[in-house]
Order: sequence, then C-alpha cells, then structure tokens
Amino acid sequence: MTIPPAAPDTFHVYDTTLRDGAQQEGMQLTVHDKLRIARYLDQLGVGYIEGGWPGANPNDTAFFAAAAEGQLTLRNATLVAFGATRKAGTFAADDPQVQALLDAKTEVVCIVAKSHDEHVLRALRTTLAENLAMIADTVSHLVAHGRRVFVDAEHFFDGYRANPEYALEVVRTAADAGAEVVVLCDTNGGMLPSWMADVVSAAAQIGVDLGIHCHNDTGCAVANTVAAVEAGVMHVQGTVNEYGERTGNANLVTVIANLQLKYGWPLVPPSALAEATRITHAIAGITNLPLSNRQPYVGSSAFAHKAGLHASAIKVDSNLYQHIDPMLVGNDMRMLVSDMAGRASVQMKGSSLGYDLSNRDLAARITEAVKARELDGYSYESADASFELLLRSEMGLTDEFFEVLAWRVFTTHEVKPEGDSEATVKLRAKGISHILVGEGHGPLNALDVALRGALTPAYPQVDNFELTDFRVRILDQGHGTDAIVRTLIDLTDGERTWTTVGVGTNVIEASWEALYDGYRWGLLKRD
Ligand SMILES: CC(=O)SCCNC(=O)CCNC(=O)[C@H](O)C(C)(C)COP(=O)(O)OP(=O)(O)OC[C@H]1O[C@@H](n2cnc3c(N)ncnc32)[C@H](O)[C@@H]1OP(=O)(O)O
Ligand SMILES: CC(=O)C(=O)O
Repeated sequence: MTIPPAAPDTFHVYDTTLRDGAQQEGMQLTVHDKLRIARYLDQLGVGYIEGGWPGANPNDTAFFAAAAEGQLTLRNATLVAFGATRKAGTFAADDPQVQALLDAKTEVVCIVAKSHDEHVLRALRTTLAENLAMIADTVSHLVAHGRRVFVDAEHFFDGYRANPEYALEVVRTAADAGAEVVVLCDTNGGMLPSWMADVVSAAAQIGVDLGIHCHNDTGCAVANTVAAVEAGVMHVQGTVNEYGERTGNANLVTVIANLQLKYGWPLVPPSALAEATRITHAIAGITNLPLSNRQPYVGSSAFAHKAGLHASAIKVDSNLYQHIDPMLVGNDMRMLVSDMAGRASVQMKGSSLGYDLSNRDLAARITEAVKARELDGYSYESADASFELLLRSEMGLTDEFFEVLAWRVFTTHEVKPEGDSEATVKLRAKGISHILVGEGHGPLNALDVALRGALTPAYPQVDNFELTDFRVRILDQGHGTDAIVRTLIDLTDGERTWTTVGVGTNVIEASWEALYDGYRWGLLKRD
C-alpha cells in the first residue's frame, strides 16, 4: 500500500459547515448557534471556518458583525466570508454583494465562480469572456482591499468534461488575478474516485495551489476528496456530520481522520482529533439533526461489536477487529449482547459491567438465556440494564428490593387535569406492604406514578427516577392489534441513564415489565 508523501506545511483544512452545511434541508441556524458551532470547529483544529454569506441574509450578516465585534475568538482557525463574483456587466467596486464581503472584515474571502461554460451561458446568461472578467475583477478588487482570496470553481468537473479548455482558463484567470487557492468543486456530486486524478492532474499543470470540494451524490464524497489529495490538492473542504445540500458534503472529520491516521499527516493536533466524537455530537445537538450511529470514526456504532466471533477475537486483542484505536477519535469500543453473541461477547460485556464471567459454563448459560429471550422478542443490544438483571439472576444474585403483589390500570375517555388513566400498584418492600393509586396521562404514566408512590416509603431515592423515553415496536408484523410488542424504556436519576426492555402481546404488560426492570436496576445502583 502506498502512503503519499507528507502533507505540505501549507495544507489547508477548510470547514464549510456554517455555509454549505447550512444549505441542508431542515437546518436552520441562529447567530448564537453559528457562534457556538464555530467555537467547536476551532476546538477541532480546522484551519478555516467558512461562516456564511454576508449580505445574503440578515442572519449571516449579523454573524460576521458579531465575530468582528469580538464575540468569536478563534485560537486555531481563520474565519472566511463566502460570496460570489460580481454581477455580469458591472464593476466589482460597485457591487453591493462584493462590498458586503469586505464589510464582513475577515482576513480571507472565498468566492464562487462559474467554470462550466453551459452555466455561464444559460444560468448567468452572459458570455464566456464576461465570466472571466467577473472573476478577475472580483478577485483583484478583494486582493486590492487586503483580502486573501480563495475561489470555488463551481461545477468544475462537469465543466471540464464539457469544455476542458474553458474550465482550465477559469482556474488560470482566478490565480492570475491573485487567488491564493482555486478550489475544484464537484457541485453536483456526480464524480467517482477513479475520475478525480485525471482532472485534478490536468488542473495542476497550471501550477496554482488547488483545493477540493465534493458532494456525496454518488456516496463517494470522502473517497473523491482523498483521491484529489493524492492527485495533489493542498486544500480540502467539507462539513461536520456531512451536512449539506441533497446528500451532503464530504465529511470533514472522516477526511481528517483518514489523512491523519492512515497517512500519518499531522493536520490537526492529536489531542483535538481525540475530541472529534464529543465535538461532532455537540454540534449535532446544536443543529438538532441526529448524528448517524454509523458515521465513520465518531458514530456510536463505529466501534460496536455484535458478532460472537468478532468478540472472541477482540477478547484476545481489540485490534483484531478494529481498524484504529477508538480513543484516537474520542470514541469507545462497545460490546453488544444479542442472539448473535457468543460466550466471549457475554464475558466482555459482563466484565465492562463489573462481573467476572470467566467461568465458561456460567458464560455459556447466560449466552443461552440471552438467545432464548431474544427468540421470544427481547432485545438486549441497547437494554443494558435488563441484561445486567438477567445476568445477575443467572449468577444466582437475588435483588429482593420489592415484590409486586398486584397491579392494574385502566383508561377512560374522561378528560381530567390529572390525566385519563388510573393505576393501582400493591407491593411489599422491606417487609411492609404498600398500595398506591396513581393517575396519569396514559396508562404507562399512571403506572409509573403508582409504582413510584408505592416504593417511596421504603426507597425515597426513587423520587429522582424519571422516565425519559419510551419506544414500542410490533414484532410479528403479520398480526394486527394482537401482535407481540417490544417496549424499550429509558430512565434517568439525573446522573446516569439506563434502558430496559419488556415484551408481551399486551403493550401495557410489556411496558410494565420494562418499567419494573427499570426501577429494580435503578435501586440496585442507588442502594
Ligand atoms: C454551489 C453553491 O452552493 S454556491 C452557494 C449558494 N448559496 C446560496 O444560494 C444561498 C444564499 N443565496 C441567497 O441568499 C440568494 O440566492 C442571493 C442573495 C445570493 C441572491 O439572491 P437574488 O438576488 O434574489 O438572486 P437569485 O438567487 O434569484 O439569483 C442569483 C443571481 O446571481 C447570479 N449568479 C449565480 N452565480 C453567480 C456567480 N458565481 N457570480 C455572479 N453571479 C452569479 C445568477 O445569475 C442570478 O442573477 P440574476 O439576479 O441576474 O438573475
Ligand atoms: C461552491 C459550492 O458549494 C459548490 O460548488 O458545491
């Protein structure tokens, strides 16, 4: 395998989350959101943060004003204002959009320029010569006002295919006018990795510093970016969590991790890369767009192992089934227990929960119990708390916190402020029987209120328990309302969150089982 020579010292890592990423359907960022995301990007160690398009909307203008007023102190990154070349038939000096770029007061400005002849003729409705004049005039005007200028050559790859001479002329014109980097954009995202090298190499003949900006429409944005880097670009653009129009932009964290951990290129400080998981999840929290579990490097499943055979090898050496040490990107290995588990999976999961399951017979017994329960519909992959209770029961560890003697719940259509459901729970705890009636909005809420109330005299700590999520899934889809259902419940005590599972033909029974496990596990940990 070839490792390309070390990245030049001048290599740029350029983030466009706040501009191209924000063009994603469903993303709406306030100025405050943008400032917070910019701070996280700075912590990640990127060299450039494209903050938006000043003048295009009041939000982006306000963001640059806030940054200029000192509300954004960047330790590593340089802030970039994004815009376009001047309008056809005018002068850059008279174009309000170009003036807004100067008013943003950033050291670097990035402008998008057309490089596909058909776009010039049909979208801009101007001549090929005027487009070149727009580029030269805008770049030289910004340079004359003390800005470092990058040019995004829009639709460069499709443009090169249609009219290579013109696409290359755009690159030459931008560089001659003073652009520091000309970024080749796969705007429609239609390229494949094997096509990148030829086009990038042809542009590199011009002798200017080149960048790459890829979209993910062929699912190849990261691969195309890496291929362009191998062909000689010295500037990579992308977004966190692959945010962006349509199918998104190249995932910048994946690109950084690939180049840094596979090629050994020192693009960001290792301590910053080790924060990548935290940072990408924090940004997902701000955008309110959930990060895919399966995102490379930083997803919660990126180092999760389900297959028994994998676990048996990982038990010997975790590197046998992992391409890197997850800690390098701040992630963690997770062992999943399911019907695909073997003894080793159960032993490692048990060990992570603090149990010694080195006895092969015991581990085999627990594995069989998991498989039998999963056949009945239980799922322990995420329900760690229910797994621990099952494990303890197989180990003969009895947790006699309380014994439920009876429970019932009913729902009416009567609308009352206390809710529409009423539950009664009768139990014995610490030798004393308690009975409590709880009212709530829906049967699960009523049961939760009643169970908590009945337990409180013996275990006041349950007052801190809170049900935070509840998921129901029909298991045998061929049936109608009498289908078997699985419920997963998340509870928290303010310090930790735990998940339990219940199964039944009756959604209330399945929910009760998960709730009952949830309280038992909570008491086990708080006692
Ligand atoms: C590939 C990319 O993703 S580039 C980034 C694209 N991002 C965005 O478009 C988001 C922000 N955009 C906006 O807020 C608005 O589109 C604005 C403010 C930029 C322009 O809005 P409007 O003035 O209403 O124009 P509208 O969006 O309809 O059309 C864009 C105009 O810019 C022209 N234009 C497009 N690209 C360029 C370019 N590279 N250089 C100069 N002019 C351009 C178009 O020909 C059109 O001109 P026209 O007004 O003479 O028809
Ligand atoms: C500039 C840009 O965002 C693109 O060409 O995709």
